[in-house]
Amino acid sequence: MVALNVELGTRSYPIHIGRGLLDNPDILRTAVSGRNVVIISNETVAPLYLNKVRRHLDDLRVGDIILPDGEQYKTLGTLESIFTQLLEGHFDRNTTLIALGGGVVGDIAGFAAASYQRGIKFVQIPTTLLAQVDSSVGGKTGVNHPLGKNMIGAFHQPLAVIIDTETLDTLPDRELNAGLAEVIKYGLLGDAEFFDWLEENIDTLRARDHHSLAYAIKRSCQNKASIVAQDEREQGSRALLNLGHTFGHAIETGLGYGQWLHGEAVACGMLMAARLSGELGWLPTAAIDRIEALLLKAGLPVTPPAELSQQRMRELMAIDKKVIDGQLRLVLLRDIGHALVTDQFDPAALDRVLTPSKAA
Ligand SMILES: NC(=O)c1ccc[n+]([C@@H]2O[C@H](COP(=O)([O-])OP(=O)(O)OC[C@H]3O[C@@H](n4cnc5c(N)ncnc54)[C@H](O)[C@@H]3O)[C@@H](O)[C@H]2O)c1
Ligand SMILES: O=C(O)C(=O)C[C@@H](O)[C@H](O)[C@H](O)COP(=O)(O)O
Ligand SMILES: [Zn+2]
Repeated sequence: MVALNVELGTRSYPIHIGRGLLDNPDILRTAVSGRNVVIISNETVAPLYLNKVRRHLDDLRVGDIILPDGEQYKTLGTLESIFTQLLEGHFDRNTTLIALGGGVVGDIAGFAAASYQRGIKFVQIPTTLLAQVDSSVGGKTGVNHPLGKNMIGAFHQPLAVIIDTETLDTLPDRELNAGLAEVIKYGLLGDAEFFDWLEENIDTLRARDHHSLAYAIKRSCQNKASIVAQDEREQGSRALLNLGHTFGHAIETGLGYGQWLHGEAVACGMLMAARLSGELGWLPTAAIDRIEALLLKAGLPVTPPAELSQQRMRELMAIDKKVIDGQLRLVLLRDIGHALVTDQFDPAALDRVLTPSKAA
């Protein structure tokens, strides 16, 4: 077992990583505070893992809230249904929420914890690769709006993150690949050595070798924890974690939530960011080719959807949390392992990258 720490002063918390951690009662019991617990999960994950978590809490009052499955349910409507169930159950401010599932459950449950009775405690038990390497760490919580991804939310850190890598055994291949997109992101944005390792080990990861997966999860969490510790509320360097996301979120919103998985859209978005960096003369063609090859080997899409025109993509990208005073800012690449946030790009170069036929 590995334990990392997200260093945020009084809001610091551990990330536990190991195979079979859901069989260990102590980790969860140490994380939970108070006598009231509500586990939030969804209709796919609950039948697999709810009882594994619940059995360690049988001396507490434990409720559960089971959400419908899918990105299209990451909405204010779902949040309201959570509040209704918490109020009907008379769950008070001393209740701890447990998010048991992928990033969708984690983001909604985290936002419920951030806002229910002005804020209660919560624990993340992520069960997808994407949630284990990214969404469960760092305290970004929220829901989508029809006009934009994650537009309503709050920063609210969990008490602990408990990553049982055994839960990945039941994860569909497409979801595993989507998680690999965010893993590759860490290599690209600031860890060139990890990118090299991923090029060597991508087949092993897709074959679900336990040691390789555990290493990739640990290294990703180390990268994320370090960035979050420096800039918890994205006033500066945390925006690097958004590599590929301005493009990716536009794809997700434009096609309708759930059509492309978040990780798929981010993969395509990262290559678009790399191509724009190449258009600007910042990134050599050889590096762009390496990025494209790794994403393809990870089973991820690299061509933007033909249904989204250049103009539509621009409209969608204009609604982004990194926009300042109407000016679009993007995360671009100087090299593999060296990203930066900038508004200094030629709009014509962006248009070329956004034109589906030219981008392919
Ligand atoms: N807060 C953040 O920092 C952050 C970071 C990255 C992504 N996100 C958000 O995370 C979401 C994507 O998360 P995701 O990729 O985990 O998708 P997801 O939560 O939709 O889960 C993917 C699918 O896998 C199923 N599933 C989950 N665990 C399983 C398991 N162990 N076995 C079998 N099936 C399982 C889910 O029910 C779902 O159908 C997006 O909404 C994205 O915006 C947030
Ligand atoms: O933790 C962060 O910071 C990230 O940007 C991680 C991203 O992978 C994640 O998708 C996040 O939800 C995007 O944030 P947003 O602020 O662009 O909605
Ligand atoms: Zn993401």
